[in-house]
Amino acid sequence: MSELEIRGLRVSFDGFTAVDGVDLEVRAGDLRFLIGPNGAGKTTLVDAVTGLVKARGSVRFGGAELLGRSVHRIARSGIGRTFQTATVFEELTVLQNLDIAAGAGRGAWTMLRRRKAVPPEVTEALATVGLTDLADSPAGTLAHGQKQWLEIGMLLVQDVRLLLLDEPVAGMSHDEREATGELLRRISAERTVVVIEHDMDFMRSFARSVSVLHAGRVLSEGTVAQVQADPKVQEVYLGHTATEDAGDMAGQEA
Ligand SMILES: Nc1ncnc2c1ncn2[C@@H]1O[C@H](COP(=O)(O)OP(=O)(O)OP(=O)(O)O)[C@@H](O)[C@H]1O
Repeated sequence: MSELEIRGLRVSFDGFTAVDGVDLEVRAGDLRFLIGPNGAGKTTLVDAVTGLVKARGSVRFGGAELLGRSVHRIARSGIGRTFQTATVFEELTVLQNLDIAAGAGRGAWTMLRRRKAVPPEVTEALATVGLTDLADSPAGTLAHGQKQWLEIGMLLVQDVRLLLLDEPVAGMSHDEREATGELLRRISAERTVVVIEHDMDFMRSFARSVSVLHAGRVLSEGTVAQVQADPKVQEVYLGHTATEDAGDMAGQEA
């Protein structure tokens, strides 16, 4: 059974339909990339899954219907997301950020009691995202890529089963992108990862499966090779010759 099962998803804003009847299934342990031109509906789709916008249709996670649930209830059911801009507490240390995330959903009293020792899930997350040596550094002093990794770590300590990441490598250096790809591979050994991405090289290197969205619908789906070979996908990307995506999707050097 698919871990995430989306059926007939529709989101409209004042009469404009941003997500127009999307069916999408993601099996547990997948590393799925959601790609598509600007305005295709990728972020709105993730907003609908996480309860940030109202939607019609059905979104099932582990068999349970999410539509109609509050943002907090959806988060508690094991779904976490990141946004294009990292949202960490800059003045707190890396460790404190993770500690707070680990305590999310627990009472203040539990939080205070837990402070004395570093919880094992925090130690583990620090190691997974490669920030152990920077545990006591203020998050504000981290490099751009490291902040994104911290944010991913904050989802890991909450033990989310599904991570939805919005352009995690935007603005990263080549080395940071590679490190992030390896991180997502490691994470998806135990969890399910869905990545919204515009970076086609990154997608080609790390996607296990790809869904291409266009004008609020799923245009194509499959392996990287399958979607790259799909004439519908090439048409959509080559129709945007002014963007780097077009040449990228056609397999040319950017
Ligand atoms: N709150 C909103 N109110 C009105 N229109 C919106 C709203 N949010 C998104 N849209 C519109 O819905 C469409 C889909 O937007 P969305 O951000 O989901 O696309 P996207 O595929 O994530 O694009 P990008 O790759 O540029 O982030 C766009 O035309 C956008 O202008």
